[in-house]
Amino acid sequence: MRQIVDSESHTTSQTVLPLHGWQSAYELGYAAALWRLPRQNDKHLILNFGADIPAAKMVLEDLPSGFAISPFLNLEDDRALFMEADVYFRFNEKDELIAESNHTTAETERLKEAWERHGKNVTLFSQNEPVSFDLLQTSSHERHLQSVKDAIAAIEAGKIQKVVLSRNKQVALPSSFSVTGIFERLCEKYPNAFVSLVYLPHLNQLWLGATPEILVSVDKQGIFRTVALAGTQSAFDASGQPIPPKQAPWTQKEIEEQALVSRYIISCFKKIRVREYLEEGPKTAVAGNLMHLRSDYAVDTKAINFPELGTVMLGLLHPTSAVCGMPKLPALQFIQQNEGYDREFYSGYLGPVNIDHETHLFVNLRCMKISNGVATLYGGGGITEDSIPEKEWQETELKCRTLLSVLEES
Ligand SMILES: C=C(O[C@@H]1C=C(C(=O)O)C=C[C@H]1O)C(=O)O
Repeated sequence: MRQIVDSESHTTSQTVLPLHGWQSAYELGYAAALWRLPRQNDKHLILNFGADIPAAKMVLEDLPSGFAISPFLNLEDDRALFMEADVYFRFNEKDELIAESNHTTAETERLKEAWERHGKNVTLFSQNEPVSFDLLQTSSHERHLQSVKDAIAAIEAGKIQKVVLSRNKQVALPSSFSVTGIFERLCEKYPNAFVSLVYLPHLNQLWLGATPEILVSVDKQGIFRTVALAGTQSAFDASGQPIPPKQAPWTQKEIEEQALVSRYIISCFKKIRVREYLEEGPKTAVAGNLMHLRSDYAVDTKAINFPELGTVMLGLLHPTSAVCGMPKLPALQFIQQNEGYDREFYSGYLGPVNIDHETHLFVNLRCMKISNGVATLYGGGGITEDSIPEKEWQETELKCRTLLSVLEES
């Protein structure tokens, strides 16, 4: 197994900016992932020079350093696309290169040449004019309301307890649009989110997002973490003032909805007989323009001698009832019969694996797909028997706005 641990350290400032590196990889057609972890300043970039991105079994202990991205509907045999890190770069908050994997190949040489050319081209991601976006397509309001009503009927009939229904909308991107500029703005605007930009050349897709939801993380000390995140309301009151999180009013519906996600996580621990988990919450967590209820779970995998806990929990958790429903299979069936579109990587998971001995996988929410000059935005919400269809529609609008508002400000 090849693992990257800050292999070569730089102390001097370099002219190579992370976004230029990403742009160079994009132009050369290399798969790339750029990300920034929540509440951290460093940005990480990995590239893969292969012709295709293979689907790998997510056995975290056996994987080399890389970046995983899984669709909502897992690939066969619980696999995810896995971009092995052929090269890795890490940058500090001043965008100085502070670590780099140190093997040189023809591809890395080509990359660096392109990168240096970009270093002289500062206009690459400047964009000062406000941009407007033409709405190309949006899921029908009527259809969404009908699906929510059908979901409530299925819940009342006892077929499911909760189901998460989502929708998308597409906007045309102007030719001046700069994806790397948006990445920067997402980092500034959403410090608590996992911000990522992933290029999948074989699918001709870019995925850009700022998600608040950890699915599975295991740090250097062997601490496993996951969260139960659900229940949504605007982080601003009617006059546009931020609501203090401690005063956020939650209804029975949201409390119950989040409790279902918590119970599901605890049932997974029980299934594998892990009793030594710490639970904190639920507390109100701000995620950009929204607030959610969140409970945090942590397990010391070293103390309980369970190094593969991350792998086992990943297999059990995805897709959680925060993005799918309860019970899982009937909820999934309901989604497939009613949503009327393919979620692809939205509500799947993504993140770095075994980079500097840490793995951080997040649920792919508050994200968009960019393909052929069109951005597709996604938003979903948990339906319970107390749902009000029009409110559920508004919730999906608010979730799409997390990214749309940043596009519009650009
Ligand atoms: C499905 C989404 O979000 C999930 C659903 C939530 C809810 O139902 O309230 C809240 C947070 C996320 O777990 C989304 O952002 O699209």
